[in-house]
Amino acid sequence: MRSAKDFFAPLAVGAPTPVTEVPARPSRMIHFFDPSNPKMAAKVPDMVGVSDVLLGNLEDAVVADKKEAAREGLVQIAKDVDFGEHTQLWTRINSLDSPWVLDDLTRLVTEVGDQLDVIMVPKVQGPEDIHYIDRILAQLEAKGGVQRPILVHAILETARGMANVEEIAGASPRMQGISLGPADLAADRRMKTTRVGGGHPGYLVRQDPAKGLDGAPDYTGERSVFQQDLWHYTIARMVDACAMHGIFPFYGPFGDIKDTVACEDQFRNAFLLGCVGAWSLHPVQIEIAKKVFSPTAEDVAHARRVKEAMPDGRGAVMIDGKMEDDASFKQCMVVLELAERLSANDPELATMYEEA
Ligand SMILES: CC(C)(COP(=O)(O)OP(=O)(O)OC[C@H]1O[C@@H](n2cnc3c(N)ncnc32)[C@H](O)[C@@H]1OP(=O)(O)O)[C@@H](O)C(=O)NCCC(=O)NCCSC(=O)C[C@](C)(O)C(=O)O
Ligand SMILES: [Mg+2]
Repeated sequence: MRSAKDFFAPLAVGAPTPVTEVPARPSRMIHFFDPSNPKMAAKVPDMVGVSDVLLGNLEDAVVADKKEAAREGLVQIAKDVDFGEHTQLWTRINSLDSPWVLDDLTRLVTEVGDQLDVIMVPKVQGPEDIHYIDRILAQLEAKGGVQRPILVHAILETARGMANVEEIAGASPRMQGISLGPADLAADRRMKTTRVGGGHPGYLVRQDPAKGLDGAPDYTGERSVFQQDLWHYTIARMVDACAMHGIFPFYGPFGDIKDTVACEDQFRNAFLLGCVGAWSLHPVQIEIAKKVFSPTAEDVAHARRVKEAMPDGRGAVMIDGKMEDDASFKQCMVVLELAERLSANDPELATMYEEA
């Protein structure tokens, strides 16, 4: 373990000083594109200002013989496209045990390090993986003359990573956030779902049987079933680990692109539990994430009323028959601060909240 006083010292001579607080930039959707796919790459400039984060994916979903083309495609995009103030450029590098990762890091950081906001690291197993990335990034930042530290985002997609999630979240001042990787995590845990995120009709709770005429349970009657959320425990634990270390939790991908309704439900569950965003795999999911991860006008209006009723956040008042106090004031401040941050980037939302 590093001494607390050294935690914020650069890990290589000439590397930029680590951040003491992770910038809370709007990141409602992390939109994935394959930089080796010319059709997708061509769409990137038009998605600036539409998606909060654009992520050039180099790992899974990019076939082995396209790994170099994806890396070089991303270098070109980072050089050619102006991402402006409101859209961040991220990448997902190949896994640390792959033959590509060293070149991914070396090429990207030394060539376009100042354009990259966050590097997403897949299949993180423990804090030792983050320590490795932390040091090599510092060395490469120094070599490439990068001016500000590149932040790191871990994907939670192994049972070991899950067991170490708190240590991963706190492993480096570069840690920006963590995403759920439901497909790899399901495989690693030997879960029996073949879906990429989302629920499963088999994971349910069934209503008790009604009583028959003789007072005994009637096992033949109709009984309602309630589908449960397979990911509840994982997301809740990830949220706690992130909140504890001042970094941001994200729901990951929802693979059923056509089921926009269930996608919205899964995103909203994650939002309500504390996540700040989700992945978008297809342009259609950008709007879903934007809708879900922006507080509603009603919530903002309510939060404002509570703030007006308790300007210093102390005491207890009744609003619409409900008790509000110091704690619910803090809940309202979470909503207001998020609304304010998002409004600064999004004039449409700003107007909606003003009129709320
Ligand atoms: C699902 C797919 C195959 C459907 O692709 P499609 O071409 O069949 O879809 P479409 O509806 O026909 O596409 C319409 C148009 O949109 C374009 N398009 C389509 N998608 C995108 C995109 N993302 N960005 C920009 N443009 C996109 C597409 O090229 C096409 O352009 P066109 O009108 O000019 O012909 C495609 O959307 C895709 O490849 N998406 C990204 C997949 C990906 O990145 N997967 C990896 C992340 S999930 C993961 O890794 C798991 C995890 C965390 O690791 C773990 O749980 O373990
Ligand atoms: Mg994965």
